[in-house]
Amino acid sequence: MNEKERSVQFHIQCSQGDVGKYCILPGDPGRCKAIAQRFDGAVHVKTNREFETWTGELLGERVSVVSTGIGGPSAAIAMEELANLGAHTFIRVGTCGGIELSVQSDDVVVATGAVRMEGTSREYAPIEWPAVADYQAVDALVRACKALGKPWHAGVVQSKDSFYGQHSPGRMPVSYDLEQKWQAWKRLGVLASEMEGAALFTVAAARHVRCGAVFHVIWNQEREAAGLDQKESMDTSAAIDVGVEALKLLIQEDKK
Ligand SMILES: O=P(O)(O)O[C@H]1O[C@H](CO)[C@@H](O)[C@H]1O
Ligand SMILES: O=c1cc[nH]c(=O)[nH]1
Repeated sequence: MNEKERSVQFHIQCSQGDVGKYCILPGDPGRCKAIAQRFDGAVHVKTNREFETWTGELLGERVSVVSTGIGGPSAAIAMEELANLGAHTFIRVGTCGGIELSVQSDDVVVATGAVRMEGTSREYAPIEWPAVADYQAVDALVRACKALGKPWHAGVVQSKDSFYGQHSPGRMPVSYDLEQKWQAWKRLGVLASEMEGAALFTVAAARHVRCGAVFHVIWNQEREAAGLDQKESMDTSAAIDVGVEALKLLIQEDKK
C-alpha cells in the first residue's frame, strides 16, 4: 500500500481536493457540524467510522473539520491521512477534565505540551521526546482566548489511554501506578487530562506539520475531591470559538 498515492485515503475516505490545508480536529463527530457552521459555505464531505469531514472557507482559505474519535490511534490516523492530502496546520478542539485546582468547568485550556501516558506516540518517538504544541499555534490560541474574554489557562495536559483509569483508578489492577503518576502530574502543575494531544503533537513533529490544542473543561475531579464544586458543563462553544479564531489568525499570518 502506498498511502500517499492512494486516490482515496483509507480511513477518512477523502481524496485530493476534498480538504483544506488548515484543519480543526475534534474528537467527537457530534462537534463537527457546530464547527463547520463557523466556516463560510461548509459542505459535508464524508463520514466513515469515527471520521466525519466537512470543508468550507475561512478568510477565503479552504479549511476542514475532521473528527478523530477517542484515543491516540484514530487521532494519529486522521492526521496522517490529512497530511497525505496536503494539510499542514491542525488545531484540536477537545474536551478535558481539570486537574489543577484553578481549572474550573467551563474554562478553556490551551495545551503547551502533553504528558505521553499513551501508547500511540511511543510508536513514533522514543519516550524522551517531548510532545509539545507548535509555538505559533499556542500563540494564536492564547491571543484568541484573550480576544474572547473567557477564563483560560495555558500549560501542560496529560494524555492517557484509559478514561476510567483517570476516573476510577482504584478499581484498576495497576492502581498503584495510576495513582502514583496522578500525584506526580498534580505536583508538576499539569492542568487537565484528555486523550489525544500527545499523539497528535508527536505525529505532527514526525510529519513536519503544525498542531495546537484547545479544550473545554467539563469538570475537575480534584476540585470535587477538595469540596470546591460538583459542576459539569458540556457547552463546548467557547473552545470552538477559540479554535476557529486561532485558525483565522494563523491563516492571516501565513498570507502576509
Ligand atoms: O471530546 P473529545 O475531543 O473527544 O476529547 C475527550 O473526550 C473523550 C473522552 O470522553 C476523549 O476523546 C478525550 O480526549
Ligand atoms: O475527565 C475527562 C473529560 C474529558 N476527557 C477526558 O479524557 N477526561
